[in-house]
Amino acid sequence: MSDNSRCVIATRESPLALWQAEHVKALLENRYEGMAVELLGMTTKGDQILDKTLSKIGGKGLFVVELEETMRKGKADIAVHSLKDVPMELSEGFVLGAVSEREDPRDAFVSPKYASLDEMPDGAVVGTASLRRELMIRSHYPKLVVKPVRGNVGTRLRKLDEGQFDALIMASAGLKRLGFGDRIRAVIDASVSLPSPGQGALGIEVREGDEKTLSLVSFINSPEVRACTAAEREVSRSLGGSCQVPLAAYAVPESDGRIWLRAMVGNHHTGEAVFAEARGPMESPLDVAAEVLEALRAKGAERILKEVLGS
Ligand SMILES: NCc1[nH]cc(CCC(=O)O)c1CC(=O)O
Repeated sequence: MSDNSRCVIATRESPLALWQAEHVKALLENRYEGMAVELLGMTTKGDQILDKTLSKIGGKGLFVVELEETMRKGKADIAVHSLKDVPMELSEGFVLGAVSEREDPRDAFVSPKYASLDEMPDGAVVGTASLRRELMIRSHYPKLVVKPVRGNVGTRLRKLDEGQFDALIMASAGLKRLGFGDRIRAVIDASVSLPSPGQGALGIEVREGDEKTLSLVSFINSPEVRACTAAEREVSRSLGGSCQVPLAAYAVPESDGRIWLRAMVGNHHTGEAVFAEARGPMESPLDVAAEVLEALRAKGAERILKEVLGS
């Protein structure tokens, strides 16, 4: 749009996506008095596929392509995404105009029956659609049973309450945003369940070269979160990041201006996992990622990837 008085946000129509778009709408309206911000809701391919786990469908950008097309046509100015769902390489002609402050990036344990993973008896059933979480359970709690669960946050909770699972592992961020924070029985420490690249942050996608919109949204950007998630996403990008491989990457800012990046790649069939970590200046997140990648590769990351993708 050519003026500062209007901004159209393209968004998926899941409750979480709408919450996130409304959140950015409110940020914009508070910042720019009199600005009219509209949401343009749309259904993506990822939303239509409900019968399979996402890891089996694969495909990059299942949740973003339609939103990009709408921006390309000029029908919307920005798209708001969970950064976790944004492909490591954006489509040609798009950039991340801002990366927001992070909600709690850790995974959460949700169960009507048990207070934590440690309390679950052998054979109890945990629902998750994420290979990363599946691997975490297999390696730390080998006697639990992992079953796939699909659907948006509310649907998953309903399936849990119906008794299809004894517990779910979900992102704390999504639960808190939707007002289900009270369903969290335990937050799982990053040393047990290392989060996914970008988990808990929002990414604001903008057309490359749309300077007006880029400057409009720049106040939403958190330089610290941007640096941390850039390092996390680089690990995933370099390893061919897709939902078909259990992969974690999580960086935190430290008091000395450096970031601490930890990453993991593994095989959810065998339970094998390799970890690496590095610290480095916030100004050069890609160098920190490069150090972690080198260490992961030295520990066999490429072989593990091949084994997972070949099986
Ligand atoms: N993959 C789906 C998805 N994408 C973003 C979130 C939650 C919010 C976030 O991590 O920012 C979720 C749900 C979940 O993993 O439980």
